[in-house]
Amino acid sequence: MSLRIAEIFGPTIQGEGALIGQPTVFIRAGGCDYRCSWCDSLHAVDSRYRHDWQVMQPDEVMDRVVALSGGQPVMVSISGGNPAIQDFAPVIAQGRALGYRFACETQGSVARDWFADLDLLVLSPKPPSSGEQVDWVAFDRCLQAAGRADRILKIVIFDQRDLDWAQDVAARYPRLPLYLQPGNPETDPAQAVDPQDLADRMLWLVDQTVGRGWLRPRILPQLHVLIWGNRRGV
Ligand SMILES: C[S@@+](CC[C@H](N)C(=O)[O-])C[C@H]1O[C@@H](n2cnc3c(N)ncnc32)[C@H](O)[C@@H]1O
Ligand SMILES: Nc1nc2[nH]cc(C(=O)O)c2c(=O)[nH]1
Ligand code: SF4
Ligand SMILES: [Mg+2]
Repeated sequence: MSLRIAEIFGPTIQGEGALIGQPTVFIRAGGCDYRCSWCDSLHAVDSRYRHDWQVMQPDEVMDRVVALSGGQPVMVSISGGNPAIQDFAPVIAQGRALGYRFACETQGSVARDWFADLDLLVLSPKPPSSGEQVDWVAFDRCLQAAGRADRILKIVIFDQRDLDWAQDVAARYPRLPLYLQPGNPETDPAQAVDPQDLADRMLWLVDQTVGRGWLRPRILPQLHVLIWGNRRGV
């Protein structure tokens, strides 16, 4: 089965969540069933960009990952778009045979059997500011499909309403590691980010969580955005 791929890049460092700082190659799948108002990867979502996506076979995808990593079996993050609308099982099988490890980033709207072949499933349910609505039945199916793979929740926070929502979600999943990351309001790759604004958002989020006695979540900025801004392919 062929795959629609928006980009394959790296090695870079994982900029978000549990594996932050780890050398990683990214496979960004083309196409998404959501349209988050603040999506920072529209070039992998909006069908206006589909002519830039490449149709690739699984072995071509893995060949590219091997070439980029010089054959060193690093962590591979399958992101998008929503990679769960496609079949990444053959890519993961080929990569694992070579010693590569796999994480996947998804919003949790579509469950796949291949989630169980991952090392880490990053589930990122979308808060009210995104304009999307979570289907919790589908979300719970994603959690179950992960089998014995590690799973984390990573929630983007723009405002107080998102934070209240994240607290409710956290209560629903008391045993899952929880990561919060401040939203980046500037998602145009042609525009510079405002580092002071990002720092202020991080500070606000720490104040509103740790500062008020909510000590469960880990709070992390998007490290790659601090380093490279909104540049693509990093
Ligand atoms: C582009 S998404 C692709 C994977 C999947 N569709 C999802 O949303 O989880 C990768 C991660 O970037 C986060 N993200 C997207 N836009 C963002 C923004 N403007 N600020 C902070 N995080 C953002 C998403 O919430 C998700 O955790
Ligand atoms: N360095 C880096 N870290 C990331 N973590 C999650 C990303 C994503 O867009 O899924 C991402 C990305 O695009 N670049
Ligand atoms: S689900 Fe992810 S890729 Fe899709 S629109 Fe939202 S942030 Fe963008
Ligand atoms: Mg990103």
